Amino acid sequence: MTSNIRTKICGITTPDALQAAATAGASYVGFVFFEKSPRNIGLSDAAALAVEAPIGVAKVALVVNPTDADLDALTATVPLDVIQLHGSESPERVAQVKTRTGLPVMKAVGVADVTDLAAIDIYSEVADQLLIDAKPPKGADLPGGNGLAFDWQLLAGRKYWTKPWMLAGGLSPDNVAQAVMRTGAKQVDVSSGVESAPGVKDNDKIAAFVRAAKG
Ligand SMILES: O=C(O)c1ccccc1N[C@@H]1O[C@H](COP(=O)(O)O)[C@@H](O)[C@H]1O
Repeated sequence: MTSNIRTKICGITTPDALQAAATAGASYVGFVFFEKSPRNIGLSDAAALAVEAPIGVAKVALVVNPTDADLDALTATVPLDVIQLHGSESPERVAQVKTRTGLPVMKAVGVADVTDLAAIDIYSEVADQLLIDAKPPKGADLPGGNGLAFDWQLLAGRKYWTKPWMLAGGLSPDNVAQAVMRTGAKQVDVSSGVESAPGVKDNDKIAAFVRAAKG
């Protein structure tokens, strides 16, 4: 029997990987619009992929501290379902992005220790969903997608969530079932854990990840 855990495969750049995610049963696919990322994709390439995504697979645009012009170009070009903010956007900026794009916003909150958990309450006030990810190491080029996990015990005792949330950070086919059990997550997100090299998605790992998450 499978559970109803929802999965997001982030950093999709090819039709092949999109198909693999959809066939495996992923609920979301993510396109990364961040030049320093090995998963960065241009607007027109993302638009071409997004129109191929089956109904029922939500298309997420991952952006980092976007300007209004960035958001306007993105939403004018790519058919999207969710905006994922993965930078240092303030709660006020999250609200502005929601209004400007007219799309639900998922805000990433980086966690390294207990002091980072206060941001969950703050962003729950304005975001539609939260993405709880590992905080990047100091000086890292990428604010996410580093294949790093955080201490899942930090979330284990949390009983009340006022918004839907997704667990991310260092997840893989090998550890996702354990992560779900330890944190109670109902949604999980992965990028580097389903790759054969940075930015190169592996179809077998995508299938194994979705299977393991659904347990
Ligand atoms: O994936 C990226 O390249 C990326 C770049 C900039 C910000 C966030 C990024 N990825 C997000 O981080 C999580 C965790 O990644 P990983 O599984 O640990 O590699 C990923 O799911 C994306 O949402």
